[in-house]
Amino acid sequence: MASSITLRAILRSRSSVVIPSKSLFLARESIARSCFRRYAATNSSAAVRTEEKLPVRFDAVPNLNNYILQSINRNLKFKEMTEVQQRILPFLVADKTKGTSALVQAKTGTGKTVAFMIPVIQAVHDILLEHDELGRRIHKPLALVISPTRELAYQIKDEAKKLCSVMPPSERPIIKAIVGGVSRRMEEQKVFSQGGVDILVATPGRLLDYLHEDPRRFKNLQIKVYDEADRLLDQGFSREISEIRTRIERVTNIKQMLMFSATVGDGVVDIAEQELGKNYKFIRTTSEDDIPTHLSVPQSVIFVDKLSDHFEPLVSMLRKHLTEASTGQAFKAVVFLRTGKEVDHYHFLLHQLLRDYDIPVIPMSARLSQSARSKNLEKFKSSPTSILVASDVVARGVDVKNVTHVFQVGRAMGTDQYIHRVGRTGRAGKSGQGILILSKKENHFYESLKRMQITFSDEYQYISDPALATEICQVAKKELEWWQKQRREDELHKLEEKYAAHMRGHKIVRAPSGIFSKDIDVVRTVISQFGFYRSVIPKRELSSRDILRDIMAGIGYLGSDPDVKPAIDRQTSMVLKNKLSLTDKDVREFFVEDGTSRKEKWTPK
Ligand SMILES: Nc1ncnc2c1ncn2[C@@H]1O[C@H](COP(=O)(O)OP(=O)(O)OP(=O)(O)O)[C@@H](O)[C@H]1O
Repeated sequence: MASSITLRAILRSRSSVVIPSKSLFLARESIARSCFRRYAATNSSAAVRTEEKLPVRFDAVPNLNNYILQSINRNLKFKEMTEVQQRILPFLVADKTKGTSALVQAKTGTGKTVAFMIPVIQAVHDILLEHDELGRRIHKPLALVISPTRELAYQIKDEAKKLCSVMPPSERPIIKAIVGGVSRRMEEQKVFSQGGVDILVATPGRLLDYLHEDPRRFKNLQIKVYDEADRLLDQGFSREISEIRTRIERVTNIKQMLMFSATVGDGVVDIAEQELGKNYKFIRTTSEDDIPTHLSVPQSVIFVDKLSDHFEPLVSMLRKHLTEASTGQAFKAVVFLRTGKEVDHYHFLLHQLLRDYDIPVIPMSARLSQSARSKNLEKFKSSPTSILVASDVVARGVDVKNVTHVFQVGRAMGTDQYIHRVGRTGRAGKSGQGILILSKKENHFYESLKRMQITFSDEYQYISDPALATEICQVAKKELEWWQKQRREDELHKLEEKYAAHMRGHKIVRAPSGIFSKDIDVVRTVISQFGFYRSVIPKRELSSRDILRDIMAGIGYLGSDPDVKPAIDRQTSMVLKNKLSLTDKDVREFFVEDGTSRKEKWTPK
C-alpha cells in the first residue's frame, strides 16, 4: 500500500522511529446511518442511488444554456460531468418553474459548486431575459448563495463567473460577494449601487447586516442555496440562519431551495426540512455503507504519548517530505490545527524549523485580517511546494489544486470536520494523503472515525527523537525569549494566552480566560524548562498545588503513571518552591530533582 510504504519510509529515514503497531482493516461495523434510511423510508421523493443511465457529457444535459456549455468547454475545460453533476443537472436545469428543492450529499472535491451554480445561473439568466423583454431589468438579487466562510464565498463567486464567461455582457448575470472583514461602505457601494447584483454570494453575518439595514433589497429573491448546509444549520450558525430566513420571508417567497454538503448528519435533515418543505429531492451520490472520505486519499494515524508531543512527528514528516520535494516529488500540504492561536504558534515554530528548505510556510486563521487571509491563500495556491498552517477557516469547501497531504494535529471538532479537512486533498479525481496525529488521550476520536467506517491504512506509534526534541525546545525558547526581550507584558500575556488556547482546544484544563500576572514568572520558568510545552493558570484563586497540577497536566505529566515525572534541576526546583511556597515534599510529588545545576546541559525527556 503506497501510503504505508511512504510513511514508514518517512519516519525511518530520520532517527525518529515510528513503529507500525497493527494493521487496521477493521471489520466494518454495522452503523445506523439513520438519516438516510429514515428519510428514504418516509419520503417518496428521496432519490435513492439507482443504476439509472445518466448523461455523462455536459452537452447531453437537455436544455442546458449554450453559453454555459461553451464556457465549460472553452474556459473550464471539463470533459465529463462528475457523478453529482450527472445526477442533479438534468432535472434542475429542466425545471423551468424553479419549484424543485433539493438536499444533496456528495463527497468532497466532486464538483458540487458547478452542480448548484449551473441551474442557478441558467434560471437567473432566463428570468433576466424575461425582465429585459418587459423592459424592466432590476439588478436586485434573484438568487442568494450562503457560504459559512469568506474564502469559500469568494471561490463560489469566481467559479460562477467562469461558468458564464462566454455569455454576452448584456445577458450575463452580475455575480458579487458580500463577506465580513471588509469595509462595509465600500462593499455596499460596489455590490448594490454600481450595476447592482443578480446572484449574491454571502457569508451569514454580513448578509444579516444588510438585511437589518434594508430588507427590501432582497424582495426579488427566488432561489436560495446553502453550501456546506450542515455547517450552516448547526449550532454555530443556526441563529443567524434562522434570522436570515425570517427576514427574507417577510419580503418574498423563495421558490427554490438547494442545500449541498459532503456531510449530511442525522439532525440536519429535520432542520433542513423546515426550509425545504416536504417536497424535495434528497440526492446522495454515496451509498449507505460507503466510506465517507475518498478512496483516493489513504489515511494514517500516528499516536504520540501526550498531547504536548503532537508537534515532533509533524516536523519529522514535513522535513522528510520536503527533502523528497527537493528531488522533484510533489509536496503541497495543509496542516490543520484547532485554534487561530495554535496556528500562530505552530507557524512561528515551523517557520524556524523548516528554514533550510526555503519554501513558504503560510499561516491562515481568522486572527488575520481579511486582506492577509486572501493574500496568504493566493500565495499558497501559487506556490508549487508550500505548507499552509491553518485553522478550520479553510476546512470546508476551499479548493486548492494539487494539495498532496493533509495533516491534522489533534482531534478535529467532530468527525464531519475531519472528513471536510481530509477533503482538501484528493480533489477532482486527484490522489492525496491524510495523516492524523493523535495522543493516546484522543483515542476516542479515532474510535469515532472508525465507527463512521473511515478506514486507516496504517496506525503508528511515534517514538521521540531526542535530537529533534531538543531542537524544537530550543526554537520554542527563542519564541519565549523574543517576547521577553520585548518587555511587553501585553505580548507576554498573549503568548500565555496562546498556550491557554492550546490547552482549551484540547480540553486539558478548565477553560481559563487569562493568566495571573503575579504568577507569570512561575509559568515562564516551567515553560522554558520544557521548551514549547505550555502551562495555564486560571484567573480565579487556586492553591499553589492546583496551579502546579494544571501546569503538569498541561505538559502531559499528570497521567495514570505516577512514576513518570519530569526531571528538573536544582535551580528550577528552588524557584518553584519560593514562588509557590511549596515544600520539598510537594515538589517531589510532581518532579524528580536530578541534582544538576542549570548551567549543566538540560536534556529533554
Ligand atoms: N466535471 C468536472 N470535471 C473536472 N473537474 C471538475 C468538474 N466539476 C468541478 N470540477 C473541479 O473540481 C474541483 C472541486 O470542485 P468543488 O470545489 O466544487 O468540490 P466540492 O464537491 O464542492 O468540494 P467540497 O465538499 O470540499 O466543498 C474544482 O477545482 C472544480 O473546478
